[in-house]
Amino acid sequence: MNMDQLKRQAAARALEEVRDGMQLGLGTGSTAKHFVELLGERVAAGLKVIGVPTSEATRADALRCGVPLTTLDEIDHLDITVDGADEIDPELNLIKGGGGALLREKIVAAASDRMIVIADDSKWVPTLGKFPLPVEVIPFGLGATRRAIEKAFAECGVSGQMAVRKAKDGHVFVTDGGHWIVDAQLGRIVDPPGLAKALSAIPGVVEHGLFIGLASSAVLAGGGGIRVIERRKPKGDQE
Ligand SMILES: O=C(CO)[C@H](O)[C@H](O)COP(=O)(O)O
Repeated sequence: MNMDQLKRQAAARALEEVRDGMQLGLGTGSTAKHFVELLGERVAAGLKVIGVPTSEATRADALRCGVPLTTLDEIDHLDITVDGADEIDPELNLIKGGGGALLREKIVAAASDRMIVIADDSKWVPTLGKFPLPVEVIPFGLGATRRAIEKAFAECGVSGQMAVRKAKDGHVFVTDGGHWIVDAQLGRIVDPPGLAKALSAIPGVVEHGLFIGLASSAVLAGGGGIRVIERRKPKGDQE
């Protein structure tokens, strides 16, 4: 089974949790796209749900697949968000933002009763950090923000090269919110909650790709089948 088939399997397993009448957060990326497509098939067959997309790309996919959409201004909570991840550790801390949608993804995940992470099992790691950590920044004063980020890294016992993300056409990648992303090659993040807190305190940082205490479960598809890992601590508990 190839990687794409594994991603679809994980998406199909998450879809089993969806019930009639649910309000859903719709993630971004190649794995989340499978979920939106499979959800669209269920909607065509009569399932009544409404979704909030985490990016303009997912909005377009959902509309193409016939999934009705709303916003977090029109509804006050979401039952489940289903989203992918770039790395998942045994505490269900995540690195997200490889697709550049981390800000909306985090807002939507935080507004959800449950976040189900779907992935092929190559995303499962003992320690976060091999995947470059995305930090979404305001372009104004970027030099000062980068220095503050480096200081936060040093205080949290990590270091590594930082690079402003480029789009395929060579221009700076601009997020749906109009911001830039700095990707940091940290290798090994020893204290993800501590680093998350330090980055969140920097004025020019809009958001970062560490998702701490947000995922309720992870559905991992691999050669040996599907594993569902449930979070042991309550949602939002970072200790
Ligand atoms: O965080 C994300 C987008 O911002 C994605 O969920 C993450 O990059 C995983 O993507 P894929 O399912 O394509 O591997």
